[in-house]
Amino acid sequence: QVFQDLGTSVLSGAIKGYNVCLFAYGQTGSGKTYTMMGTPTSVGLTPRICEGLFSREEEDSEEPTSCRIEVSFLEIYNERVRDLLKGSDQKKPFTLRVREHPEKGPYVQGLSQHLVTDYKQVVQLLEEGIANRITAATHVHDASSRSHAIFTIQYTQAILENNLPSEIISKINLVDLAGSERADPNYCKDRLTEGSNINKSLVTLGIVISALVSAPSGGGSSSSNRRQCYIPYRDSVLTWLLKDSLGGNSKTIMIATVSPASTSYNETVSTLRYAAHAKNIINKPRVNEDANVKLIRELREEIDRLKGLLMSLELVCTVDFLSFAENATLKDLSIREKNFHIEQLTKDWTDKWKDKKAIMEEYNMDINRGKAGVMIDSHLPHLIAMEEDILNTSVVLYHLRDGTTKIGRGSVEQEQDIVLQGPWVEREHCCVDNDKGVVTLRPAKGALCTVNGHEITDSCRLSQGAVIVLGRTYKFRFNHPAEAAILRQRRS
Ligand SMILES: Nc1ncnc2c1ncn2[C@@H]1O[C@H](COP(=O)(O)OP(=O)(O)OP(=O)(O)O)[C@@H](O)[C@H]1O
Repeated sequence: QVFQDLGTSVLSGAIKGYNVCLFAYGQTGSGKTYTMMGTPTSVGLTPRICEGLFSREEEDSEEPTSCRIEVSFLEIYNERVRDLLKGSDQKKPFTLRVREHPEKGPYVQGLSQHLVTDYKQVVQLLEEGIANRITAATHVHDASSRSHAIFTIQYTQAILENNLPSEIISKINLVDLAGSERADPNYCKDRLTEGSNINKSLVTLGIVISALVSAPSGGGSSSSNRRQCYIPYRDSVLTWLLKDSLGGNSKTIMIATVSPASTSYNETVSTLRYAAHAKNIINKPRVNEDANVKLIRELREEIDRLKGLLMSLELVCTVDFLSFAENATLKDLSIREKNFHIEQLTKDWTDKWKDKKAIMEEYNMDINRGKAGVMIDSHLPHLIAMEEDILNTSVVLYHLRDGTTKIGRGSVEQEQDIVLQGPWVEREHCCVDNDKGVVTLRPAKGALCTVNGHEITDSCRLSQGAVIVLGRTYKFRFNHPAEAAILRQRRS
């Protein structure tokens, strides 16, 4: 029911392109983690929201949109930020720094982002992150979350609007705060430091909320308002990271969790007061559409407006023909200029898009598979340079297209497709012919070429996995994806 009441509006906000934030606030043991994360039998808001994003993607697969979902998971413990998805091999787990980008706002430097393609992957990451969270027994709750946890989903939609490719990016922050209990002197020292740090974040959150409520126009985000009323976001890591969610470009929902026990009366009243106060903040969310596409749309609207104006002038023209002609020419010029501007922008934009698409079609790219790896799959035969120079840090892949690929030092008269330098390389060292998938290496006379350790002087057909050395220093591995696929099938 909580998902129906609140989760669905998180989804619809994100799909429209707004930033959304949902956070749970309340005393220890009142059900914040239960609400946000849930249990295997009673699934919480976070996994349900992720599921909603994926099921929406499947439903809309007919439309010309495509989505990318990236997630990150961090906790703030004792005012330090820790990546919950970076495995246990971190040497310095608490060293992530919060920084502020002039346009995008505060962010955590070095926080791992994980590209997810289905719901199962999200659940795995969530479980991994939850297991890494710091919990401890308090007097009321024996698995109490000692930290504030922020699960962030970056939801990017690529859409085609009036034949114009554009991207809409929305950020969903799902926050499970630590318990709002007071630091109890009966706790041991660590718990006390923790308690005061948890409270520091929550107290600052309270101060920020109060400041936003009393800010002119209910916490609007314009800079003049900010100048009149200082909001101490940077006094705690939590409020700094949630700056946009609290008083800016975000649709924000606060869930207050309270205990039904009469012994918790005071805490319950304080939570409800906190929530009632927070209710008065007025944010100014906006759709995060691409600035170029926005400009093009606005210019188009302006043209339509001017065209309308021109038509109405035409009606008046019988009354004052001369002034109409003058006006019309001016308007016409303005329209032409704007049309030109739009055409130029559209062209730049579409070209950029096409280039990207062409590259993506040629290379089948999958980033982040296996968390740290970058994989490039290509369906064309290619050479991969195996560098001997330990100072060379790039990975180079040369495609061998249909026809001839010339390799050598090159000269003014004879340019080479792959240029190699060095004393052992001839100006025209060798050629690689690709005749409808049959790939042959043709060494030039006197050029040093070896294939799988054998020096060759005549044409030699290359097979999948061949190791080629040109000159004495250039080593390549030959890959033939189509041949490899047949070999794999035979092997299985
Ligand atoms: N609405 C609910 N229905 C059933 N069980 C619940 C409900 N809310 C909370 N619980 C149970 O109460 C216990 C405490 O809940 P939870 O861990 O969510 O508290 P919390 O507010 O996150 O506490 P802390 O701030 O100490 O982390 C858990 O065992 C949880 O399963």
